[in-house]
Parts: sequence; C-alpha cells; structure tokens
Amino acid sequence: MASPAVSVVCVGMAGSGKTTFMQRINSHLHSKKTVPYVMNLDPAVHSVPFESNIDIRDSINYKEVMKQYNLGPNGGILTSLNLFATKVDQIIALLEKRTAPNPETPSAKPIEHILVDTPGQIEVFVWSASGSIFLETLASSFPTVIAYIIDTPRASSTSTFMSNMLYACSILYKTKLPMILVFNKTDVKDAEFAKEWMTDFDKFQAALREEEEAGAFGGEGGAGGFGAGSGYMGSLLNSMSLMLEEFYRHLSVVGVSSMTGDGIDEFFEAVETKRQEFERDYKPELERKRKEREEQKSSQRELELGKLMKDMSVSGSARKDRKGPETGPETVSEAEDEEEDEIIKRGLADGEDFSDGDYEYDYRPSAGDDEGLSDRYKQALSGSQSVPSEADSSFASKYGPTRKVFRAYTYSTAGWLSLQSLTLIAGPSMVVAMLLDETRPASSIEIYFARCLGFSLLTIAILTVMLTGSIPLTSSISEPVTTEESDPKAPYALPTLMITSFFHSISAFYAYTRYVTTGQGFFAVAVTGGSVLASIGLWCVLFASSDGKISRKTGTDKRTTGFPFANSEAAKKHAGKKSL
Ligand SMILES: Nc1nc2c(ncn2[C@@H]2O[C@H](COP(=O)(O)OP(=O)(O)OP(=O)(O)O)[C@@H](O)[C@H]2O)c(=O)[nH]1
Repeated sequence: MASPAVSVVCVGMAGSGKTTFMQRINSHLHSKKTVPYVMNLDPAVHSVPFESNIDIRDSINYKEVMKQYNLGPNGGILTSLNLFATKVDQIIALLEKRTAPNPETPSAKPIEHILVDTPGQIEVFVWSASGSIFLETLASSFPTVIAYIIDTPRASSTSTFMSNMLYACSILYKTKLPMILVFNKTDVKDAEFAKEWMTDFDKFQAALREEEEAGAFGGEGGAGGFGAGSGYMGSLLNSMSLMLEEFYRHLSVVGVSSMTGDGIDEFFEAVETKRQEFERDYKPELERKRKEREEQKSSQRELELGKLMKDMSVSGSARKDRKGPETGPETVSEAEDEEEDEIIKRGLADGEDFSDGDYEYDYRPSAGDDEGLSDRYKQALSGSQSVPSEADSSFASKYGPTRKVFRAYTYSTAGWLSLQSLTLIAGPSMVVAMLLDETRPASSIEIYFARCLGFSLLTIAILTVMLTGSIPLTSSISEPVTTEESDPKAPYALPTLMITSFFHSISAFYAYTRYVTTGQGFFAVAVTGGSVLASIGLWCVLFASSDGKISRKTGTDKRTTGFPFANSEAAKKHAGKKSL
C-alpha cells in the first residue's frame, strides 16, 4: 500500500507569512505534479491566494457567529472553529477517501500532501479545544507535521528570537507532533543567524552580550524599557537558551522565502524527515488512537463535546446581557442551509478584516452555559457519526428561499403550461381558426388534436409539480423536498428542472423568432414568459441543485474552491482523476 499522505499544518504568528508560505508550497507541489489537498481553517481571512479544497468560510460564517453570539473577533474565530470541529469526523473521512489510491484509475498519482492553513491568531487554534480535536484526529489518520512559520526579520534580536522559540516549544508541547521551524522572509533577513543560535550556544551568548552592551535590555547604561536597570532580561535569556537546547534537538530548521521560493526544497526534505519520524515514533500512538477512536466513538464525542463546552464557557458566548442565540446556521450543515437562505452575509465581504491580529484576545468569563450554542454543538456532534453521504454534501438547501424559488418555478411552469392547455381544451375551434390561413370551421380531427395537445400540456404540468415533489406523492412526507438527486422524496426533481428549463429556453427562442418575423404582440408575451421561467430554472440548476457549481455567497466556482463535503469536482481537478 502506498504510504499515506502527509499533512502539513502551518501555524505562526499573525503576519509571519503563513498564507504566502502556503501559496508557495502549494504552487511548488503543483509544479512537481504532486497536487496537494488544501484546507483553509481561517474563518476570518478575507481572501486566500490559493485554491482550497476545503474552506471553513464555505461552511461557517464567522461574522454572523460574532453577531449572533455577541462575540469579539477572536471569540468569533474560536466559536467558528469549534463549530467546524464538530464535523471533523466527516472531514477526515473525506480526506481518507481523497488520499486513497483510486482503484478505477490506478495509474493516477494519489494525493501525497494535505496542506492546512490556520488562523492568524495562533492561540485560537493551538490552545483551543477545536484545534486539539482537529490535530489529534488528523494525526490519528495521517502523518502530521507542524510547520511553525517565523517572521525572520522580526526574530533577529535575541529577545524576539527567544519569544518565538518559547512559543514554538509550547506548541510542540501542546500538540506533541513533529515540528519544522520555518524561518520565513529570508529575502529580507537571512536565517543563518537563527540556525547558529540554535546549534552554537556560544554564538547566542555572544549576540546576547552584544545586545546587553548596547543596552537593549535596559541594564547598566541601558536605555530603559522592559526589565530596565536590573539586567534581569539578559540573564533570563541566557538560562532559557540553555534550557531550550534539548528542544532544539528535536526540530528541523529551514530558512525559506515565500516570496522568491528559496529554501522550499529543503522544507520538503524536512517534511520527509519528519514524516519518517512520525511513522517511527508516533505510529504506535497513532494506531492506538485510531483503534480508540473506532471503539469509543460515542464516548469520545461526549468528551469532545465537553471540551467544546468548556471552551465555549470561556469564549464569552454566554453573556447575560446579550440577546439569546437566534436560531442560525453555525454548524457545517446548517451553514449550508444558511448560505442558501442568504440571511448571513459573509462578514468580511464588506472589507473588514480582523485577521491582522491587532485585536485583544476576546475571551470573557462566562456567566453560564449557553443552551442554544450548546445544543448546536450537541446536535452537530451527534450528526457527525457517519461518513458524509452525497446527500449530506449537497449544496442544495432544504429550507429557505432557494426551496421557495424552486417551488415558485415549478408552480409557474405548471401554471404557464396549464394556461396554454386550458385554451386548447376549452377553445380548440378558436385556436385552430387562429392557426388557419383560410376562414372555415375547424374539422373534428383538428379539434381532436388541439384538445389532445391541451391534455398533454396539462399532463406535463401535473407531472412537473409531482416529479419535483412540489406536491408530495404521499402524505407521510413532512420534510421539504430538495433538488438533490439522492433525495428519496423527489429523485427526478433535478432532471425535471433541467428538462423544463430547456423547454422554456427553446420556447422563448422560438417565440422570439416568430415575434421578429411577424411582429405580433402575443409572441412578445410568450418570449417574456418563457425567458423568465428559463432564467429561474437556470438559476435553480446553477445555485440550488446538488450539481450547482457556483457559490451564491462567494460567487466562486465551487469546482475550484470547494465545500468540505461536496467538492468532488475540486478533488477531481486537483487529483487529475476522473473520479475520486
Ligand atoms: N519579503 C517577504 N515578505 C513576505 C514573505 N512572506 C510573506 N511576506 C509578507 O508578509 C505579510 C504577511 O503575509 P501573510 O501571508 O498574509 O501572513 P499570515 O501569517 O498569513 O497573516 P495572517 O493570516 O494575518 O496571520 C505580507 O505582506 C506578505 O507579502 C517573504 O518570504 N518575504
């Protein structure tokens, strides 16, 4: 069996260049013809410069989460991640499916890399329950490597360097995953100094002394500032660097420039080393976890729920003075519906960007549990047991205006056809007389055919509303019908929609040609009616069906951006396979 794909999770402080780095390694892999599977977990990012197969923003509306739960930007990101984490089982199942070799096309190269971009607010990901759940679950299925991105020019003083190292150490300790330190922006500042400081204690000592003498720590002769006058900082950094020696030994260090692409090959060599390390040192743990996951799915879910609840209680979601949570779509599946409803407008669409890290971390003590959100987590977790079905993954909405538009379309189609059929049934002589060039009464055969045509149109009208499920065939159906092909309530909804839309387009076109040649007003009415119905039908095909390719929210082509549970098109494209 081919070795499983390695997942590379990019974390780093805001502005360290995670997204640019992701873009660079993504394009590097594309150029090597080893197309990666890409995930964006930053709900607050305005736009990502690479194509994501899974984008949290397609499922969760961070701005709306903030609004509904009266949260600050970081609380919003945290809650969005928590909600996304409730579907982690499905995501992993999807990843496993996508990265597995396809028996239908054995020659196709399976996906070797899963790239994950995380929120700029590093603590929101690394220290949140959802971050742990996500990483643990990911690592229980794939060798997982953390790429900690460091802004090299900003880490060039001993104190900022040490702060970064301590942060990296804490992440390593928290995630317990192999880590690569990526010194980014080497086009601005070479990372050699950092490598030296990590391998040669004397060099770090010398740099420290130099800075101390220059008064950077506010010691004797110093310019003041943190630790001013005590010389304390220098000695603290000194002892810390000794303490971190052991930590350094477990790291791979690479200097890269996401701008120029320098060092990217070394990065992938480091990924390979870490993957082997993962297989060697983490594999037993991974297998134990996988087994545990399978055996204790329900109890783990309870545990995860507990973690999320705990998180929620510190994320300020239950402020006493705020409005209660409105029923809204914050889970992956509900966000699908919400997207259809267009109640939620993407928060960042208006240009506001909270991802630059200028905001205070917005955790506030909770006044108690938030039942609405708690229920949503529970609901989402309980619904995340099974592998996603195509029905789950559909972009089509079960509720909201999309359904209404779809219904309005089917009724209008039926109405339009019925109007014509009733004219033919009730006044066949009149219709025949209109059709004839000469003035004579209609023959009985002509009347027969006119009525037959009327009955046929009426039959098509009835079939349209029935096959699309707009009138349920049984009274036991309480769920609204969808345009999903897999919807057992109306399996022919989509074909009917497509055929009738085609019919309206042809009718409108034909009526137009008649109008142009004859100039009769009746044809203008027929053109208008037909085009309106054809346009609505086309809209439903594009946006409301499970085959719909265009996101109404982002306007992007879902074949390339993708929804977590319905982006087979994206996967096809990325993997270059016929089907995955
Ligand atoms: N010179 C140089 N600039 C870089 C490099 N990588 C990123 N940058 C710049 O650094 C800034 C931040 O980069 P991003 O990729 O947005 O950083 P980020 O960590 O994703 O930012 P957040 O999502 O806000 O956390 C941008 O202005 C980039 O152009 C690099 O290798 N060299």
